[in-house]
Amino acid sequence: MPRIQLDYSLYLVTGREFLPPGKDYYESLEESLQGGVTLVQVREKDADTGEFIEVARRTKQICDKYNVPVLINDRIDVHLAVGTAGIHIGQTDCPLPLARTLIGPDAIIGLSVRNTDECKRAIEQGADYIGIGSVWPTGSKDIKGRKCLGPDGTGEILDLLDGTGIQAVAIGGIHLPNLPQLLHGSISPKTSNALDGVAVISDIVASHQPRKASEALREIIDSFKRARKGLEGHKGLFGSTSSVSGGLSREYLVEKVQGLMRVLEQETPLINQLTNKVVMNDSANVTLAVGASPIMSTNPRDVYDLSPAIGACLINFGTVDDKEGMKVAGRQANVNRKPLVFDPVAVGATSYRRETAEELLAHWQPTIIKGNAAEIGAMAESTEVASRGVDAAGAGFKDPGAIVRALAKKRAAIIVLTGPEDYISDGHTVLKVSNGSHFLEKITGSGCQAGTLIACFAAASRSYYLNENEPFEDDSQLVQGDMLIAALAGILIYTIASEVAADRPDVKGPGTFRSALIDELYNLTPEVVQQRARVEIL
Ligand SMILES: Cc1ncc(COP(=O)(O)OP(=O)(O)O)c(N)n1
Ligand SMILES: Cc1nc(C(=O)O)sc1CCOP(=O)(O)O
Repeated sequence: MPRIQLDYSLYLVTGREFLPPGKDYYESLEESLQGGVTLVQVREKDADTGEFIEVARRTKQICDKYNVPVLINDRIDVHLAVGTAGIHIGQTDCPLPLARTLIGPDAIIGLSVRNTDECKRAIEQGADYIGIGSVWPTGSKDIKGRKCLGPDGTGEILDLLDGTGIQAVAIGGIHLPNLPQLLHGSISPKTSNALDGVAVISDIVASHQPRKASEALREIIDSFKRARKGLEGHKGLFGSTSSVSGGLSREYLVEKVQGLMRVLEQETPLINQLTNKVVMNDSANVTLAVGASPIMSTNPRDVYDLSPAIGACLINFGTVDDKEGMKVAGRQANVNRKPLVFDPVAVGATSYRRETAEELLAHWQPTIIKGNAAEIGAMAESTEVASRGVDAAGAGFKDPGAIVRALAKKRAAIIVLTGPEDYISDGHTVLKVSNGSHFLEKITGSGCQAGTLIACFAAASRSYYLNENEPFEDDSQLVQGDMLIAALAGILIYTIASEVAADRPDVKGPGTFRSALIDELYNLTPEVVQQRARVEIL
């Protein structure tokens, strides 16, 4: 007989030591069940056996009222004594095959998994579900010396589970603000497998209002799951991008870009740009030139307050200032489901930059990552193109399309590789743009300005989607709107305007080109884009 199916959506792992002062454990538990917890694990690290059994027995009594199953952490004897649905064991606890013999065929066994090798063993040994962790740093368990997996490490493990029927939850450092990033960013790159739920201690247990905390987590998980259900059979990463993958043609793409140009002019979205000092003024000017409105706020409190009002956020860490502001801005962009463009300037040039990029990416999920060959090479951990500071490293890769496609899958983001030709991918489709003037290499910050324009068009694409659809009708993505088209629009508008500027008789060199570029961005019409766009679908 198959074992009972559990709902892993919101898995509460108990921890009496984390309760707020004065809060009763059983009261907190009951409130969290009312808020939508679907499964409970009793985890008692300091109780002796008698006390553990008593806590588990009363926990089960309360959970029974809500039809929520209970599992026991580590202790087979406590499970047997109380008659719970099963156990959760770690890598150094009772081996899984022995546990199965002891508890019988019907009980659930969950196993902690920290890497792909442990996952392969969990599959061989027949775990019912795995707990993947730690996703992020946590104060609830000593994980010293272990590398946190992040959403992408979680996704690599999820890949192995596809087709096995084994369920998966993630655990460790999961809180309301990073939950959307985790759910969306961990969709496995190869198979599109996704988490079945999340396990949390402190976000619920340490809350004064565990019911509200659980309700808020459940809402995000449920909407993610609803959207996944709607997408069953769809193997692409980005649901709405699939709208183009059918009859994809140059004409279709250009028409969409022209549409976004009109949206930008009509809506004037506010684009918050945490960017570097060298390019700040030019970035603000190109934003205005295409019809959006720039704001260059970096203070953590200010970016937090601004986030609901902006159309998109750009994080360009060129001079690596304002790291705290970047963390808050990116996370709030995720929370408010605003497009987030990441420009990891010279990321491969120093270990500090590499570590900072990883630290930021552990805090939020970018919608679009833009870089030159050296930067994209560093992000993809490719040694094919060595980083040489902020300047682009020539033509770059032998097969740029393969690099952007693979990195898009790995990071669950649109990737834009700039250079003599630009390549854009959502992990599925690869677009190549062959526009642009040689003068772009002669002015400072041309890559940064391209990033700014991508953010402007990402805001336009989101607005367009929300104007045309019920809010979150397609809830499969963290950000609504076609972000592949947005990235294409940013690149096309910038490179075509650069060609028009370079052709002007009054442009004599980089200085006059720089001013002319702003003018031509301002004057660019959809008709000129139609005439000049050199876009190929690879
Ligand atoms: C759902 C879930 N996942 C992982 C763990 C960690 O279990 P373990 O590795 O046994 O560590 P302890 O919880 O015993 O400290 C878990 N408990 N639940
Ligand atoms: C119990 C546990 N196991 C982990 C693992 O990585 O296996 S992390 C963890 C603690 C989870 O607590 P919080 O939700 O407060 O971060």
